[in-house]
Amino acid sequence: VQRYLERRRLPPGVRPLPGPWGIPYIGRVHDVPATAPWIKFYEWGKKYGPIYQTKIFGTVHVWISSEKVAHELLSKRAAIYSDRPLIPGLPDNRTSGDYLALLGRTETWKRQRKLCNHLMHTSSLDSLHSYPTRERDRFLYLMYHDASQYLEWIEQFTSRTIARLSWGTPRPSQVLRHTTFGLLESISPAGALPNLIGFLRHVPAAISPWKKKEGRRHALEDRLFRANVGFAEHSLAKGWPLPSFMRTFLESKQSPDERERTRWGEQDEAMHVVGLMAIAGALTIGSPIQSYLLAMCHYPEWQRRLQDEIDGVLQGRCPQWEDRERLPLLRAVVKEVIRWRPPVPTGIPHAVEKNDVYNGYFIPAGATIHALEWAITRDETTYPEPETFNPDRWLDPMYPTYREPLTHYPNLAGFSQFGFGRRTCQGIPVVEQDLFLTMGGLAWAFDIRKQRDPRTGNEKPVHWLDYTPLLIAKPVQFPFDAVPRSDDKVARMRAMFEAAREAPVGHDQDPTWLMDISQFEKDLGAQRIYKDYLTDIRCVGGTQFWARRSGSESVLAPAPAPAPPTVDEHENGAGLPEVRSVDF
Ligand code: HEM
Repeated sequence: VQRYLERRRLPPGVRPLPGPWGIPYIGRVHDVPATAPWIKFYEWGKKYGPIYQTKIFGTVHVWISSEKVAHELLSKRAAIYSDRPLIPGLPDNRTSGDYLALLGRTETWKRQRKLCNHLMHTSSLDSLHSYPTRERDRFLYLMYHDASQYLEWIEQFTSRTIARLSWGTPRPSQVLRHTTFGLLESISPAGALPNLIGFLRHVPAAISPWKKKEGRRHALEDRLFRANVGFAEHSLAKGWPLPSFMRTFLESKQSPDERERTRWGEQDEAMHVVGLMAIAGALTIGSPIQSYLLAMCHYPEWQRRLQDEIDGVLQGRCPQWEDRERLPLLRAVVKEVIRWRPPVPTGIPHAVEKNDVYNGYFIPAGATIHALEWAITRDETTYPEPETFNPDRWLDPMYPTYREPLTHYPNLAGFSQFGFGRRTCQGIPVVEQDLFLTMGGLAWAFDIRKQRDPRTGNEKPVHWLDYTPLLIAKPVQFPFDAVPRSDDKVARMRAMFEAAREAPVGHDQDPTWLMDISQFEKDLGAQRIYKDYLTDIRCVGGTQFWARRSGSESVLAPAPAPAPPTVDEHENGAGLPEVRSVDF
């Protein structure tokens, strides 16, 4: 009956998209599992074809499992397929201008996208100011120090790198992680409940737990971003050499050329664009780094081949960004990790603005369109034996994905995993460099391998596909050993770590920022390495310092320094108790 009624409502000569039929209004929501829902959508794709629809609480969702179909709709018909749907957990997402990636197809989005492009392009021309390399060197040494904390070190690497790129300082990274993870919950279908049960968004703010939580998170994020812009302004005024996306914008405001001064819009808007870039970087890049470790546990033969390439070409040196032309296998591993375990498996949905017909199928205006990245990477015509991790598919002419010249390909530009049409990802230069350096550094420094049970001598199991359920999926923690490949490598890692440390600029030059860390070192029983991350310790309420080491949290009191000035307001987290639980 449902199917009949649906057909009668359609214009003549068109059919409804195939798809599973469900309970009226509710649809098939009960069938969508809480963990790895993308696998269910992929299985439905195998049953109903490369484009099908589901209805969930009255909204039509169109699922695309083929790269070709995704291009035909999202790229070729981009004029009507470039909008974003409303997110019930963040109901002003289409209009507020706070998050470029979630904005509707508005004039604000167009302006912000241009600015984002300009900031990214300017920084890439300068090879991202060497920030990713310095943070990678810090990361490797932390991994050597205690690989069981790998989740923490990876999150620190990604958030510190993007914080430096965004504002010229790694200090906001811990609070950034906190506000960003909260945002991910607010926008993920498996996060805030209104995203599943849409009408809950109408619950008044005074009694909605989701709105209250999101409101608090947003307020903290706003303070964080304003303080960071303040820091960028302050460092520019003082002449500190701290390039960043924000600095590029601020410098354009000082240009003698009137056109340049007005070209990139208002500072408040730039604050949000840079903030969104920081959010995107902090959220996503950890996923493929973790998946690399997982892949190496399951595919030791690829690790050996990668090490052979690095050792052969670089003669014992750790990979640097300038070596990329000569390391095609490393680039292939980067790309294959992303294909094997897509970081955004359901994609970021588009919305269609007008009724459309595709191959005789009707797609209604307002439908939510998902390029199902998980399914696209499992299309056997493009990726034979898709479940197998096989970097050769990018290097051997017998595979359909092979491209020459190998000094340039494989690379991430245009890869389906970064979306389609006018909404494609704008962060690829950062992703490419971060992943090349971390995966190359890990392969150079360590043998990643499964742990053995000391009693039985048997390998401890490592899961194959246990991923977190939010929009950005990451492998659930698993045990592994990271064995340094030689004493020489350990000595080099130490030297790289030392060299990567800050020359004192910024806060450290200003006496009001100096504090005596010797007591903290004693309390932490710190080795030298902790000096570095003591720079991340935050002052709570002006009297206490919080620190966290190896999973334990300690309060260190009293603080010798005066209350921090506003440019660093985000570091004290005052007024928002949950900030205290952020690591360190
Ligand atoms: C592994 C890392 C990343 C992955 C897999 C990824 C993937 C994606 C995907 C799938 C989209 C949606 C495309 C679409 O709607 O068709 C997107 C959008 C976007 N990404 Fe990324 N991304 C990553 C990292 C980054 C980074 C580091 C940045 C910035 C520094 C960034 C900035 C953006 C922006 C600004 C958009 C929104 C574009 C728009 O809506 O117009 N991304 N990304």
